[in-house]
Amino acid sequence: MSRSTTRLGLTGSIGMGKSTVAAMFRDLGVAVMDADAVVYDLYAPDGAAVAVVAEMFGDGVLDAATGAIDRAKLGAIVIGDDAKMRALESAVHPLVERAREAFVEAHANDDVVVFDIPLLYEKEYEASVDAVCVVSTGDEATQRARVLKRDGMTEEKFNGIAARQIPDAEKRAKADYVIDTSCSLAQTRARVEEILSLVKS
Ligand SMILES: CC(C)(COP(=O)(O)OP(=O)(O)OC[C@H]1O[C@@H](n2cnc3c(N)ncnc32)[C@H](O)[C@@H]1O)[C@@H](O)C(=O)NCCC(=O)NCCS
Ligand SMILES: Nc1ncnc2c1ncn2[C@@H]1O[C@H](COP(=O)(O)OP(=O)(O)OP(=O)(O)O)[C@@H](O)[C@H]1O
Repeated sequence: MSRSTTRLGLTGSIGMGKSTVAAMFRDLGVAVMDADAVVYDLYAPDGAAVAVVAEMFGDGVLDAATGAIDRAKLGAIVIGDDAKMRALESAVHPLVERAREAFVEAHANDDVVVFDIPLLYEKEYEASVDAVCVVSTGDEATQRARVLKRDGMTEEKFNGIAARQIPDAEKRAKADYVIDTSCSLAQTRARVEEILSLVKS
């Protein structure tokens, strides 16, 4: 990677509009690495994490038909059990790191690359990026309303996920750039363009 490539981290609590903003960056020609998508690939049939995760937690975490990791079964074991989650992370995070290095090399001549990392602050990834953008509606009511519109989402599920995330106000206070998503999509896009020109200058 050339020294001038800026690594921008993109994060935000559930339903704040992070995926929408990531799509805006892509639309503007910026390469975006999606940490969740990397993990999906690692867990796919023949994915690089399948063998090690099955060894750690047993073949019960596999989808019998495809041989992929069954996220619901794995989640049932690790979510809420800190020691098991840490064990899982110790297997998965080095593989994510490897994918990140490959991504960085593939975009060595770009001015800016974006790392979309939902748990950037929770997992202390600040040091791996040059600046952090936090996507936020600024209020919980808008966030809650947007999340509850999703299929399969319940008030209880939302509360459980929100309780495990660092509060939005804290993320905004730490951010280098806050991207407001309580406004129109056009205004949010204008802010994304502004941030890009700021980091390029
Ligand atoms: C536990 C897994 C299988 C659950 O997958 P599933 O598709 O069912 O749900 P999802 O990914 O949306 O996560 C559900 C909830 O768990 C939380 N969660 C996920 N990973 C972690 C983690 N490493 N530490 C704490 N909470 C986590 C999420 O914030 C979310 O609230 C999956 O999240 C996983 O493998 N996590 C470990 C890998 C990881 O750290 N991924 C983050 C990107 S590097
Ligand atoms: N100004 C705006 N900026 C971004 N999203 C907006 C805006 N106005 C309305 N929305 C809507 O809010 C929703 C945000 O959902 P999105 O999937 O982007 O959130 P997310 O933060 O990625 O959620 P998760 O982290 O759970 O995946 C979308 O339906 C989007 O169209």
